[in-house]
Amino acid sequence: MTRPTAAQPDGTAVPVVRVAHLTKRFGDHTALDDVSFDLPRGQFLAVIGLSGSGKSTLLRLLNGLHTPSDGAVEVLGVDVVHARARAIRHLRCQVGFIFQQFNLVGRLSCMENVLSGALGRLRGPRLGVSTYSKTLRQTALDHLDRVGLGHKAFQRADTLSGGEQQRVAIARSLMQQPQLLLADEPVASLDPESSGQVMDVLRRICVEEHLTVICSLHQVDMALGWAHRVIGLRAGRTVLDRPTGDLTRPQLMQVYQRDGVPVAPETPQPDEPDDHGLAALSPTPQQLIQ
Ligand SMILES: Nc1ncnc2c1ncn2[C@@H]1O[C@H](COP(=O)(O)OP(=O)(O)OP(=O)(O)O)[C@@H](O)[C@H]1O
Repeated sequence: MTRPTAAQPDGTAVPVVRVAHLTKRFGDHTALDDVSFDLPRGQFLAVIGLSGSGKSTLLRLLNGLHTPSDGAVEVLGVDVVHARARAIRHLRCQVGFIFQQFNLVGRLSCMENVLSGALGRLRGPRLGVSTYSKTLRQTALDHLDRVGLGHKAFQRADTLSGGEQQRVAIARSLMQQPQLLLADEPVASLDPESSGQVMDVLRRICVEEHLTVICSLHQVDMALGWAHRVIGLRAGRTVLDRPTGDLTRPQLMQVYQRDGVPVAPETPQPDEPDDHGLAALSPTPQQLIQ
């Protein structure tokens, strides 16, 4: 899959995300305060910070779910603040969003959940795998294979473990053919092993497809281990913006302060493992594609 890169008048590539003096206030509370950064194509950015530091607010501003109080947001060359509703809808088709709680339809198969990622590009509703074209069914299977779950394509989504469900959610967002993937604490409810698998998938997609990824995280080691760059937010302000290559854990821990006092980052509690272990439903994926 190749992704177009627009060029600026000087020939350099347009950043996928361009944020300038971005501020978001809720009443008299400032959730995001004068944040600025550019993000080139193919970069994996981790956004870290204590609970309430503004990570989700930043992600929601990037796909137009919040309107800024001040400042500018440009995503894929679109001015998110001033664009018409139609342009925002089109932009959202190009921006995948991964949630902490996966947001799959539990009673549907993994395959059908993944196929639903293509709905934004299709006309009319779809009910059942067979109502999608053979090409789309093959693409969905390919994405499930890429996240290591091709063999579970026809298993009900709610019979998968949390980590597997998150990988299905990633496969679903790939059906959108996104140019930007926003992941809001995608591993917060997972155990360390599943978290590593999800981060592996995100990093691999980023590198192989030159897809830009912004991932909010509570786990500092995940940020250091998987991201190209880390932005640290404290009380809505950027207090760190560095490539991970020249970043040490103690430097990173400086993000975790409240009123000048060091605070340990929250340790997310993994969900109970879901081991229903139900066998995949017949027929086989390839039979259904034929
Ligand atoms: N819709 C809203 N209305 C009022 N206040 C809000 C709203 N959304 C966020 N806030 C406030 O803005 C601040 C930043 O919230 P945000 O959810 O961005 O933090 P976060 O870093 O993502 O936190 P967490 O890690 O717990 O998810 C918080 O104080 C929060 O209470």
